[in-house]
Amino acid sequence: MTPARKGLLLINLGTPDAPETGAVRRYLREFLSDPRVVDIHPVGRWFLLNFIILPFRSPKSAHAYRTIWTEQGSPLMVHSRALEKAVAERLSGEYEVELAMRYGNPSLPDAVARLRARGVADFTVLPLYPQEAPSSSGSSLARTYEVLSSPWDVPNVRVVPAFHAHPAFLDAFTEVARPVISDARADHVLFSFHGVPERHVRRSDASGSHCLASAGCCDALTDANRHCYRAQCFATARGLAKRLGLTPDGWSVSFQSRLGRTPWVQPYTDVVLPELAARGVKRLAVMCPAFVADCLETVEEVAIRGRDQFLASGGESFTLVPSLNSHPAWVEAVVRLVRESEAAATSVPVAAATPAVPNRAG
Ligand SMILES: C=CC1=C(C)c2cc3[nH]c(cc4nc(cc5[nH]c(cc1n2)c(C)c5CCC(=O)O)C(CCC(=O)O)=C4C)c(C)c3C=C
Ligand SMILES: [Fe+2]
Ligand SMILES: [Fe+2]
Repeated sequence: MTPARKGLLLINLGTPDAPETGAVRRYLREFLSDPRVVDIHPVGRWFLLNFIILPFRSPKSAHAYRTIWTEQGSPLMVHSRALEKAVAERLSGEYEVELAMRYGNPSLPDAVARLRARGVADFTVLPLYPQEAPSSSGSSLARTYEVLSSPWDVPNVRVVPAFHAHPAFLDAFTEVARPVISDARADHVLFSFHGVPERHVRRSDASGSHCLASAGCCDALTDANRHCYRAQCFATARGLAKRLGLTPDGWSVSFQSRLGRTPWVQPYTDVVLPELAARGVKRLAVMCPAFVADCLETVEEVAIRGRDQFLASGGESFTLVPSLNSHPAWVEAVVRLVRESEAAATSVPVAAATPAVPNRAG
C-alpha cells in the first residue's frame, strides 16, 4: 500500500484583502469575534465590536494599512507567499505545501481543500508564531482541527510546536540581524514583541500562582511557566541577545500593539522608547521576534510611529531589523522544524520496539 501523501500547512494570522475601510472591517470582524482574542461575555463582545471597535478602528487601521501597502499587496501576505513558495520548492516531492491565514484569505478551509485535492491525507501543521498564545497559535490550531475533522475520514495530524527557543529559529534571526545592527552602529537593541492582555497570561497559568505574580516570573522557563507567552518572549530575547553578543544593559524587552483599556503584558513599547532615549541611548535597533514576517505591526507601528517617538524623545537613529520573511536561513529552519516534528512523531522508542522477553521460539 502506498503511504498517504504528506501535506504541510503554514498558518499565519491574516491581513485584510485591501487597505480600505470595508475590507479592514470584514477582517477585524472575523478576527475580533474570536473568543480566544476578545475573551469576554459574547453579548459584551458583540456590543464592543459593533458599537466601538469596528466603527472607530476600521477607518483608522485602513489608513495605517495604506501607508505600508505594496503593489503586490499587504506585506504580511507578500512575505508569507514568498515563504510558501520557497518551502514548497525545498520540500518538492516530499510535501505538498499550502499557506493558510487564520482570518481572511487564503482561508483555512480552502487551503485544506487544495491539499486534499492533491491526495494529502497526512498533515503537518506549522503555526507561524514563535511563541504560543491562545489568541494566535491556539486559535489557529483550534480552527485547523475543526476544519480537518469535518469530513468522515479524519486525517493524521502532526503539529510543529512553538519554536521560541529553537536554535534554527534563533540562528536564522541572528543571521538577519547581525549585519543590520552592525551597519546601524546601534548602542542598544530593543526586542519588541506583540503583547497580549495580562488576563490571557493568567488564564494560561496551570499553577494559578506563578504568572505575573513576581517581577522576575519570566526570567527563566520552568515547568510552571512553559506555556506562558510572556515567558517564551523573554526566552527568545535571551537566546537572541546571547547569539548577538549583547551586554546585559545593551538590550531590553517590551510589548507593543495593545488594544483596549485592560492591562496588557508590560513593559509597553511606547513607554520604553522615550525611557531609552532619556537614559542616553542614541542609536537604537529594534527587533520584533514575535513576527516571522514584516506586517502592519512592524512596518507601521514600529518603523514609522516608533521611530517618530524615539527621535522626538532625543534619540539620533532608529533601525528596524527586518523580519525573517523568506530569508534562506529561515526557509532552512522551517524545513528543519518540519523534519524534526516528523521524526519525533514516527520514531518508536527503542524500549517499546524491543519485546521485554525476546521471542526465541523456532
Ligand atoms: C504574534 C502573534 C500575535 C498575537 C499573540 C496577537 C494577539 C492579539 N492581536 C490583537 C489585535 C490586533 N492585532 C492586529 C494585527 C496583527 N496581529 C498579529 C499577530 C498577533 N496578534 C499580526 C501578525 C498582525 C498584523 C496583521 C497585518 O495585516 O499586517 C490587529 C489589526 C491591525 C490593527 O487594527 O491594529 C489587531 C486589531 C489582539 C486583541 C490580540 C490578543 C488578544
Ligand atoms: Fe495582533
Ligand atoms: Fe511570567
